[in-house]
Amino acid sequence: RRRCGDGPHLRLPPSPWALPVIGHLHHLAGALPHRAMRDLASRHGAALMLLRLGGLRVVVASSAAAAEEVMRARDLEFATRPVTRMVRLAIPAGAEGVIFGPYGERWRQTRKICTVELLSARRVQSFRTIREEEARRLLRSVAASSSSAPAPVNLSELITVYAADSSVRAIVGSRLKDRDTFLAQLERGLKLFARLSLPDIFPSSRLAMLVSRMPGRMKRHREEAEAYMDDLLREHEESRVADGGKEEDLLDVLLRIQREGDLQVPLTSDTIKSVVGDMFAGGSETAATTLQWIMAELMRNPRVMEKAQDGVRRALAGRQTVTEDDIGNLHYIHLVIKEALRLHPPLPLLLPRECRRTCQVLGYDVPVGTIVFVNAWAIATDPRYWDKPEEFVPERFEHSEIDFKGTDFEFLPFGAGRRMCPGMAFGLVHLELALAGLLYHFDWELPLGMKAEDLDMTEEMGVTARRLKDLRLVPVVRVPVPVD
Ligand code: HEM
Repeated sequence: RRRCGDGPHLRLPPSPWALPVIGHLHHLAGALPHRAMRDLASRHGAALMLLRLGGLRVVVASSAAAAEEVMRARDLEFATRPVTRMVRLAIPAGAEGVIFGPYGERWRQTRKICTVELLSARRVQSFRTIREEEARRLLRSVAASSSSAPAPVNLSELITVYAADSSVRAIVGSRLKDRDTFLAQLERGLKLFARLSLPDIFPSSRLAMLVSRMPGRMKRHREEAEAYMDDLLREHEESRVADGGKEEDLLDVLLRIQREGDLQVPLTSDTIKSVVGDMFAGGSETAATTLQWIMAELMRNPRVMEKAQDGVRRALAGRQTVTEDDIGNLHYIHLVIKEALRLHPPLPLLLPRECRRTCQVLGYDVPVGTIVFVNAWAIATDPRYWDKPEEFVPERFEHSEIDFKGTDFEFLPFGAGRRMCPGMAFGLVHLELALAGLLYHFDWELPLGMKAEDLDMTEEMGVTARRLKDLRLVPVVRVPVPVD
């Protein structure tokens, strides 16, 4: 065990052996970052570990106590996010939304608009019809694909479409002319943002900037996204005049707040465009990934599947379909979702924080500018906190107070503290509605010849830790899906 040298006066967290120039990057090669970091941390017994990834200094918190210090005791010191060189090319300083907003008055105001106006319980409720329509569309697609004889459907694909369409309709409305372009652009942006490129890893290297193709891609993405968003904002302003009484989508709300102008810091069109991107980035893939993991775990655990289906079918006996009125009664479904978020948090390292002031965590110094990851997945699967952590047992939450509201630091799928996910209610209701429908209307079988233990559970890291292989299952209709 060695310490990264930073002057004798600082007591830095322990650090594995490093190579010149690349630092600890080789320790992460070939494995998913949250898994490689967990293995490194447990090998070195380091609840707090310092890594050097090229020119970046990174600290990883891998115990509940370390997470609690970062996100509660020292939350203010870690309340900002790092902005890499490439992200900066796409989002100029001052144009950030909530996700990348530097901690300060403007971010606080934007975040408040999110929690009070965009993602509040009342607003989430206002999109109920959209969600129910999109959930029915998902169920109909499942039913249609096996209408003549039971056959495998690509459930991953259908779930992804459900989450994207439902989010896009809530964010920019149902009348989007060019929905496919919008989605394609958002998805391309997300992919670019999720990567750490050479110039990000070596932030002071001019050579890295010259040899990498990322800067060009980022700039092109920015120009295209900018032009598209400008049109979108203009269309929304025009349709407001033409269509006074319609239900507001999130972009309408942002434009109204901008017009009303009663704010400490003016809400600029640049910020609005970034927040629109944030809502999609935060909302779509997280829910889609989680729902796919849930279905995969249920297939591997027939006892849990049977209990979940039984619960839904009893609660809805005789009903045509599931609505959001029913969701509150589906106790076991809530436990299933919790357990899936424990084993498969879509953001296993949460989103990175950045240290704003040199401070101490677990007695170690963390210098200003350090990037901080909390390995929420490692903590949520750590045998020190969880009995049989690798097993999918929703009952573990039955008589337990542990919840994902950001106060139990062994279970943090939505993060904690000032930067905690503001879209929890929005995300959960999407999950619950679709899951209840999939379990109410269909029995599920594995493709011919496949056994539960053959189901490939390998992860890949995109924006989220999602399934490497699409989930293909055979639906057998139990309760026909109503046609509109
Ligand atoms: C299953 C669903 C979801 C999960 C598991 C999830 C998880 C997370 C996590 C782990 C963070 C980082 C928290 C931290 O740094 O402490 C985050 C941040 C965020 N999430 Fe979510 N999220 C979900 C759904 C949503 C939805 C539906 C939206 C919006 C429509 C959303 C919007 C955001 C935003 C804007 C942030 C950045 C907050 C900030 O930096 O202040 N999320 N989310």
